[in-house]
Amino acid sequence: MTQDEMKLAVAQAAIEYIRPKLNDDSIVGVGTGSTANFFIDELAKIKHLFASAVASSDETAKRLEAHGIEVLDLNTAGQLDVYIDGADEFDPHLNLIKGGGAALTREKIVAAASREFVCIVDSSKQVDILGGFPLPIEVIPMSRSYVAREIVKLDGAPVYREGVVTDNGNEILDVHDLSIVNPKELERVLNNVVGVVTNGLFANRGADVVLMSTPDGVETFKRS
Ligand SMILES: O=C[C@H](O)[C@H](O)[C@H](O)COP(=O)(O)O
Repeated sequence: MTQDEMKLAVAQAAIEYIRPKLNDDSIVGVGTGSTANFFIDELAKIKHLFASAVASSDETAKRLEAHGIEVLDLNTAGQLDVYIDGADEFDPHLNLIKGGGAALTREKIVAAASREFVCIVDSSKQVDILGGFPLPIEVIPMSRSYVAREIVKLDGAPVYREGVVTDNGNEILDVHDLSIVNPKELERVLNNVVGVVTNGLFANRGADVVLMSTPDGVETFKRS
């Protein structure tokens, strides 16, 4: 099974997971990335079952609209029932690293505004301890060097993601060499560094459910 076939399988599993929860008024929160793109294409097939969507990036909004799905601003939508998105890593407690596609800030906002966060991944994203994937941090451009120096004090090795500007007009530092044994605490500490807009740890609001595609089928993990 190729990785794309696994992404398609988990996207289809997510559709089956959310289908019973949908009604004519439902607004679906939709994430960003290659796995989320498979989900969007599958979601389009059931667009008669829900009202509209909220997107976590401009790219996702465009893809949803190309399928004829109405995209609402989150301020108009209010609280969402469900948010579906991929991740770069997940651990046994369903803490996540996200932001490989630089969409972490809007993703974290939509996740926070949703009752249930369903994370869709293939088995390459499963880890015991987060940090093998460099942790993305969105920063206000003028603060980039300052934030990088603060991260070095935390034993991280920040690398500027050159040429990338987020949907919010900011920049990304990718932090290597972190072994994240306490993701909730590190998420808070990083949020307190002046100039940090968002860090890619989704721990204080991690996933509620992870659907993980494997060559043998899709496994479900629920937050205990
Ligand atoms: O900023 C991007 C997002 O956090 C993505 O959800 C994450 O990088 C996973 O993307 P993919 O499904 O392409 O591996």
